[in-house]
Parts: sequence; C-alpha cells; structure tokens
Amino acid sequence: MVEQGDPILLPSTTASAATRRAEALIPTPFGQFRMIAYSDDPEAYSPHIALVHPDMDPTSEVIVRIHSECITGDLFGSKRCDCGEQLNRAMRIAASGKGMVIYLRQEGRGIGIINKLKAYQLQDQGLDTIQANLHLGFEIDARHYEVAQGILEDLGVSQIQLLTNNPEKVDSFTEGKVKVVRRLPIIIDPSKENKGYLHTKEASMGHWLKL
Ligand SMILES: Nc1nc2c(ncn2[C@@H]2O[C@H](COP(=O)(O)OP(=O)(O)OP(=O)(O)O)[C@@H](O)[C@H]2O)c(=O)[nH]1
Ligand SMILES: [Zn+2]
Repeated sequence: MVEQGDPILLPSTTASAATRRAEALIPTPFGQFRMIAYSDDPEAYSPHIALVHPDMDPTSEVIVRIHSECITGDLFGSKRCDCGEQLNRAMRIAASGKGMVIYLRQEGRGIGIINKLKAYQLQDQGLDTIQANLHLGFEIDARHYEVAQGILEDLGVSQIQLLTNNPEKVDSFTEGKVKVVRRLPIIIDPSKENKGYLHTKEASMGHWLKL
C-alpha cells in the first residue's frame, strides 16, 4: 500500500485553453441540446462537453451546471454517490430554463477511474472519501475549473446562476470575466448507500447539503 506523503501531482485534465472542436444537436429524454466538444488536442478521446439549450440567451443570467465526470454514477447509476441523479436533474433544469451543462472530464475528483475504484476499496475497509484519497497519495480534490470559464466565455456567457452545493465551484469564479449572480442548490435525498459519502462532503468539505 502507498504510504501517505506529499500529494501526487497529476497531469491536468482541465487545461484552461480548451478550444471548440465540433458540435451537433442531440435529442435527450429531457429535450434537445447542442453538444459541443472542447479540447486542446483536436483528436482528444475525452473532450470536455457543453450541453447547451438551443435557445440559450448568452446575455441572460444563464443557468449552468458544472458537472465532474463520474462514470460509476453518471453512466452506470451507482448509488455510492449522488452524481447520476444530479446530472439528470441538471439536464432537466437546463432544458426547462434554457440553460446548459458543462461536463468536465475530471473523473474521481481528478484522480481518474482506476484510482477512484482503489479509493472505493479503501472506503469499504473503513476510510472515508477524503482519507482514501490521502491514503493513495492524492490531494483531497485535484480539480480545477478554469476550463469551464473558458467554455462560458467562448459561448458569450458572462453571468450565471450556478447549480451546485460545492463552495469551491463558486469560489473558482471570484477571478475571471464570468460572474456567479446566484447559487442554486442541487441536493439529492440521501440513500443508505450514499449517506456516509454525503455526510463527509458536508462535514469535512463544506458542501451546503443541510443533511
Ligand atoms: N476520489 C473520489 N472521487 C469521487 C468519489 N465519489 C465521487 N467522486 C467524484 O467526485 C466528483 C463529483 O463531482 P460533482 O458531481 O461535480 O460534484 P461535487 O464536487 O460534489 O459538487 P456539486 O455536485 O456541484 O455540489 C466526480 O468526479 C466523481 O467521480 C470518491 O469516493 N472518491
Ligand atoms: Zn459519483
């Protein structure tokens, strides 16, 4: 097992200069979205994704969800976290409010799916989500959000209503051209499988969850 020491520095998955590479209309259960792929590398296998309501008005206070990749929850419906339900709710809100979802490729708070699965195994042995990251030698949260600012600027958006319970996401907008005019909560009812994880996010990571 890896001894705890200085955090391992990972290559950034979220370079701030992502460029718009391709776009198409995607019909979803929640309505139609423009899906726009952003990346530094024109052939990137996993670009960041913006899902934009076709009638979004960039001069309005746009409802925005910045969602970090969670293949376990978003794709396979894992109950260990709240991600899948948050993504569905955010898409529903973006569809009705002419807003958008930015899907950042920051799996496992930026440590990747292999390390997240290792972290889950440690959590099954009694560590919480923070302790597991630290035990593996990573930061608690290795994410950065500059690329989301870049995507919003590319789309001409300067004022947003941000769907999040995470104070770090709001704080990430204190510098830059895009302003958060309001934070909108996106709280999922806890289940027996995810209540420990949500409790740690509230108690130790400062998330506004009111559990
Ligand atoms: N390392 C690690 N990552 C996790 C764990 N559980 C979930 N994640 C990741 O945590 C991230 C959650 O991202 P978001 O849905 O954007 O949520 P958040 O930071 O909780 O903030 P909001 O949902 O906006 O309030 C995703 O990248 C998940 O893959 C875990 O136990 N360990
Ligand atoms: Zn998740």
